[in-house]
Amino acid sequence: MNYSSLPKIDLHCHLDGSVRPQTIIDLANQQNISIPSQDINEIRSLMIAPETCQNLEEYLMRFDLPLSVMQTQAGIERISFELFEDAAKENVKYFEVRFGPQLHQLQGLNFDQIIGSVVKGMQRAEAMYDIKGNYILSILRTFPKDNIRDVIDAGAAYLNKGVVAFDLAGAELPGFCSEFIPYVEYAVEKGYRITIHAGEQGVGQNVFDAVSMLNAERVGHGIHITGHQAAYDLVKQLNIGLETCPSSNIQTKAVDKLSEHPLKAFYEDALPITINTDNRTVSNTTMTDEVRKVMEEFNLSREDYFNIYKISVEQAFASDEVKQHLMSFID
Ligand SMILES: O=c1[nH]cnc2c1ncn2[C@@H]1O[C@H](CO)[C@@H](O)[C@H]1O
Ligand SMILES: [Zn+2]
Repeated sequence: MNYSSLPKIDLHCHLDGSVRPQTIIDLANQQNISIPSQDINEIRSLMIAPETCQNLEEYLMRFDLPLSVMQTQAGIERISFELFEDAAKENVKYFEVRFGPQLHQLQGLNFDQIIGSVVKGMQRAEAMYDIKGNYILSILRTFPKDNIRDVIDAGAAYLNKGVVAFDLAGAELPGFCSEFIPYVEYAVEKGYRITIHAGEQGVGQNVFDAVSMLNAERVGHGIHITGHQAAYDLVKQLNIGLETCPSSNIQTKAVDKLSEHPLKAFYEDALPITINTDNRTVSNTTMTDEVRKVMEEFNLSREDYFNIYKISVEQAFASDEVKQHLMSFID
């Protein structure tokens, strides 16, 4: 099968985990930022999280280097453009990219400048390539909460003009959801769709909470519903989209190896699973790689692939018009 030519949809990808290594070098030199090496291979290897990470926290340490060059509007715009360009070139037809606006303020940018820059880069790529996209704003769970409403307010100006949803990301502690109820309610009032990272590192109860307390329509990863019947049943009953990211899940030790990933069992039980990259550079992957790995490991047919593609269309935070366009790629 030619995996590269298959039409693809990626609903879970972090901008700062998906920066081209050469762009880190270029931007660091332009911005007089000192980086550990000028050698692209060395920079690449510093950015890729090893398969031997102990946990999610160790994986998340890989984001410091890319974030150091993502503090100017030009840098952010370029990185956004390049990510959509890379995805378009491997036939990703629809791409939802997420990032944490709070992480891009180290040189004084405000949230409007930050969000405006990612949207501008995306729109430049949409004009050049056959790809459509939207941004998701991720709030870091471990950060102070005093500016969350400011992020939501700034993003609201771009709602359905490049921004569609709100997410919680970063380290996952048991019981994190209750603290975020008022912020998620505020985002929903403004018109954001909701997806929440849950059941990745943490317990299945976090998925139950994300759906029941935060009204998550989709869940990032969600793997640990396997050990939690009530969470599993709720996801099934409400058709909550599971954004699986197989390579990332192995690196963070959410699963030991791909054959142990529950996505095939979920699929067979008619849970709405999607296949995604999470972090193209940090997880050293592409959508083509993720699709190939999953189809080969689990012996999925072309029909299975397009079933999953259709689930991604249904679960996308895209307009009806875009969804119709995406359905036209199914053969
Ligand atoms: O798999 C993940 N689980 C939880 N948080 C993540 C994952 N990948 C990246 N980030 C976090 O999201 C931030 C914004 O993009 C990144 O800086 C990283 O801290
Ligand atoms: Zn993620």
